[in-house]
Amino acid sequence: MSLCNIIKVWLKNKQIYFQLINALYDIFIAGQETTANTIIFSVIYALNYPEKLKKLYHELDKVIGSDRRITLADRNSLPYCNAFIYEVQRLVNLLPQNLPHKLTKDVEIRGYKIPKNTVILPQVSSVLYDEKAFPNPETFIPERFLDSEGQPKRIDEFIPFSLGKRQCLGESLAKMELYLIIANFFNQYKLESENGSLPSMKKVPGVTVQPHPFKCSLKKRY
Ligand code: HEM
Repeated sequence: MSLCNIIKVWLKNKQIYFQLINALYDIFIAGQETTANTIIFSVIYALNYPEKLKKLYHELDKVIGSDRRITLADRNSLPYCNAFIYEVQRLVNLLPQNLPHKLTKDVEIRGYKIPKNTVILPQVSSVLYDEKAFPNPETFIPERFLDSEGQPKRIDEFIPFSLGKRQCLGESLAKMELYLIIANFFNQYKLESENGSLPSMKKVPGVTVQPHPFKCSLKKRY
């Protein structure tokens, strides 16, 4: 092989190497703060809505009833827990601006002409806080994701991971993490506010929203 060909192969591999580094960096950045902040907001909402927390404990006591590890096999038996997590995700509206996308062709929406190559920022927030789909959208109401029998109710407007070809790559992983961590955390610990002071539900703006620091007390339930 000539030196020229060796350099060509090396450059090609180097490009693949950089692509791999960038892909791993994307997954690390996109996958860390997103789930962590959602989990912290589940604690904040639970403390601010003690009657919803009580319902969550009630279901965990009825269905699990011990300190055993909750697994994916329990998921369908915990509809309130799932609804609780969905409502945390809806209300926290973690990526209020979504990510920028560039149009690959001219588009017309409701009479507005948007030319090819325009960078747009889809607004998932406008859907997650849509009053028609989610009445009283500023309030934490897990029951909106349950039917009259207490079974899961699908709401098409629930799109915290966005839609389309560029929707969240980590959706399945994130859903699994949120369920396993939140279900096990609340099953293991009794959560109480410290000295009766409730954590702020206000969000610190950023690419993903951040919680304000707070204190609370945790006691083992078993
Ligand atoms: C609660 C957790 C999460 C939420 C709410 C969330 C939400 C989102 C949203 C709204 C987008 C933008 C989609 C768009 O622009 O249309 C996105 C993109 C992305 N997410 Fe997530 N995400 C979460 C967790 C994760 C995890 C755990 C990973 C990976 C381990 C991940 C990887 C990505 C990647 C790579 C993209 C960019 C996809 C692309 O541009 O093609 N996310 N996510």
